[in-house]
Amino acid sequence: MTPSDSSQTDTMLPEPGFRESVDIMFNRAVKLMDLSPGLEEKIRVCNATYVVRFGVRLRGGIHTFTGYRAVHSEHMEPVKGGIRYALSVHQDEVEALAALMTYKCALVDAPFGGSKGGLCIDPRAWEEHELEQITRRFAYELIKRDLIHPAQNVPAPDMGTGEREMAWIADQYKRMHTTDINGAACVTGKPINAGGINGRTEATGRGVQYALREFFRHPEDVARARLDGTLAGKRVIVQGLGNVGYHAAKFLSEEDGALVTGIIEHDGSVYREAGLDVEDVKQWIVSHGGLKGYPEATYAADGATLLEHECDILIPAALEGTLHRGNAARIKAPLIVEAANGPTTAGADEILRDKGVVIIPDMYANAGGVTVSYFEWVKNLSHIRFGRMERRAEEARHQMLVNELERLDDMLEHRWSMTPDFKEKYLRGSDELELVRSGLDDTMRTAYQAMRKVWHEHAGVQDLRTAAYLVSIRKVADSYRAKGL
Ligand SMILES: NC(=O)c1ccc[n+]([C@@H]2O[C@H](COP(=O)([O-])OP(=O)(O)OC[C@H]3O[C@@H](n4cnc5c(N)ncnc54)[C@H](O)[C@@H]3O)[C@@H](O)[C@H]2O)c1
Repeated sequence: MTPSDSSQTDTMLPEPGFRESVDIMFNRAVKLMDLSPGLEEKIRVCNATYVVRFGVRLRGGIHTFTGYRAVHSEHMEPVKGGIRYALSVHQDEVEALAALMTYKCALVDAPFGGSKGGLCIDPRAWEEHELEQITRRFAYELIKRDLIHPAQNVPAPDMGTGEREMAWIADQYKRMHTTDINGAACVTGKPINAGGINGRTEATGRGVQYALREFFRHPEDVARARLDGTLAGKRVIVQGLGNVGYHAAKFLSEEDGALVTGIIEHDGSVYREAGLDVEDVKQWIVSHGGLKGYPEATYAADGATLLEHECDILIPAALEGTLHRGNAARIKAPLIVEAANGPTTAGADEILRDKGVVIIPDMYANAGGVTVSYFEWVKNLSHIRFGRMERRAEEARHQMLVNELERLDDMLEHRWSMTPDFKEKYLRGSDELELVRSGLDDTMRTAYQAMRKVWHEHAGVQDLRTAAYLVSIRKVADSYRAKGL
């Protein structure tokens, strides 16, 4: 069967939904493990989903909004996961995203269970002061049920939200728990002046860059994607120039010499064979509301077609279900990096794997966000600076630094803070950003290596996604076995 034949057949098959896709991928991995059916079921299911409908008095009338907070697994607490603002938010979506959070946190050893929230709203349709009212009301509903709480459930930004919304949520928590000294840790992704950490805003995009750098450190893996050499000169197409896509594209082009040849946004796409200036495109979007009219490249109103264009690396960084049975056979990129959550349906995943496309899966590729959120949460709870502001530590303060480092290492459960690189930087008096980057880089390297070991060594594992599921499900299962259900 030729690729076009198979695409015709595949488009006739029903496309699994997001939640179903995650379950299919989970099932594929557990088949290769020896979990008891009971434990397998316990890990797969979503523990609980809270649905709230609340009214806000706006523009002379009462507007009712629907919000969700899904808790997928509490094998570790707090549970962690972003809050999304989009009209497409629904229960199936938040539950799928919460499940991915469980596996993602386990994969990168962030000691959290998985959760996710969403509000069914078009954030662009409301003024800032209205959004603040809506966000505070939604937060109030979740806080009063401990669905936002430093020890139980800690949200972060996702599509349609950012540090502004996180600051409102943190402030709302403070107003409702005035004596909780750990209140700032109830949410991550806050602005620096509200208890945030340097490097969180760009962390997910930075993580995508570090993931790709680590991939290209393994020529054997690069060859599996029918590529060679380094990131320099590789042609990249990015879908979504929001928080994640913008930072990933910017860092890869400015720091690794990759050529961002195509950018897809909600209103179309732009393409330039010689490479686009990511910052310039971003500024155009900010001032014009979209890509249309961007003068330095070829514009097309139908953005999705560019997904199928020739390139070396395709980075979907917008929505779920972008790569589906209808277009998978026509995708030309040999390497896909899932910066978004769930951009590949289970149907497309199979077609792409059969074509020999290498996919760096979402639960690993976009784990930079939750990794740095973990640093922020630890910083808030420890009440010490994460790193030092002065460049050089004085001799007399050396012992204090050693003590601080040991305390930090305890807080981080001896994960990476005692790695030689981190230790050296800490004692030297590195600033917070340097430490965050070092910890993130170390995390992305370690998780990739765990994943690739299973990919290469486990008979029956054909792809990085199944390997990632195997690594994380094992950890969640061990945790349930050790602690009880
Ligand atoms: N923000 C984080 O820290 C984080 C962490 C992990 C994963 N993610 C995932 O990354 C993805 C993007 O999140 P984000 O925070 O960058 O969101 P964002 O809201 O900042 O950006 C999303 C971008 O996608 C664009 N977009 C919307 N519809 C589109 C379409 N049909 N085609 C092309 N572009 C479209 C939007 O205009 C926007 O620029 C989501 O899947 C999210 O779950 C985000």
